Amino acid sequence: MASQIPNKNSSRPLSETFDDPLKTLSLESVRDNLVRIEDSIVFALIERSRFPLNSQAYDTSYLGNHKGHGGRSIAEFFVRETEVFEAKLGRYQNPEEVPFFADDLAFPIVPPYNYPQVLYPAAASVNVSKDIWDMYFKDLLPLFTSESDDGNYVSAAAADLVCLQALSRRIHYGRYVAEVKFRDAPQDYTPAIRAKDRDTLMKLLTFETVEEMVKRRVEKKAKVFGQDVTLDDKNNNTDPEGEPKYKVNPSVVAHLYSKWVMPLTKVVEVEYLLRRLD
Ligand SMILES: C=C(O[C@@H]1C=C(C(=O)O)C=C[C@H]1O)C(=O)O
Repeated sequence: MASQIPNKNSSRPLSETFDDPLKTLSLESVRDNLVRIEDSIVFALIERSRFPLNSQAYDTSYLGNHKGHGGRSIAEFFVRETEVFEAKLGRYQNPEEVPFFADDLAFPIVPPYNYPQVLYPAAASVNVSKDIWDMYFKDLLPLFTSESDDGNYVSAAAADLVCLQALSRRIHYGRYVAEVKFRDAPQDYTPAIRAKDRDTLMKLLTFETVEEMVKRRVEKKAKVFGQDVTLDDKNNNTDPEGEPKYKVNPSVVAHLYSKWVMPLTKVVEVEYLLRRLD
């Protein structure tokens, strides 16, 4: 059992805070959590990059049409079955976790955990899982894997799941960001929410300097985490210009954030805010 120690470490996820979540929830703590999830995303991409694209894992005809998985790829089958199993063990009791296939989930067999309920109930169900799924498989995966096949379909799918879960956690965390921003300035957000004015809400919640910093930091993380580590000082794994070779191209990670992660997080924020006064 977790002890009832007040959370002094603002980088821990909200669901691990034990004191009044309304007091500890701040824009700073929420941003700290987003910084921590960056590490998970970069490491997950590095792990997936060990395998080539392995397109058979995404071919919906590869498994044939056997009962129970007809028309599903190995990757989809893997994600669905894992979610059913993890739901049984309580993963989705945590409001920070959003499944990709909510319709299929089993009822938890574990006792409920008293997660802090900080989201506004009518807005908590905001969900962009389908967009994350499509973006990951159609756009992102081909950008950081080589177009070949080594037969490791299940290992690749398992690595995909880790990427997807980290991306989903990060992007759906926009609900928490929006809740904090609303609580900090209800007088600014309320008229735009009542007018259902998406553009104004988007402007209010956007901080371009923060976004620029996030982009630069994730690029740097991809460089730092994605280098070969050797005991001698010289790095043998370099390109012809003497630059270290990275496991995942750092500019792909920056691109992932600027083109998909941050825009989707902001869509989540806007959609959450639109329901915030229901
Ligand atoms: C998440 C926030 O809201 C917006 C989205 C950002 C992001 O997804 O990283 C960054 C800045 C804001 O434009 C935030 O303000 O921290």
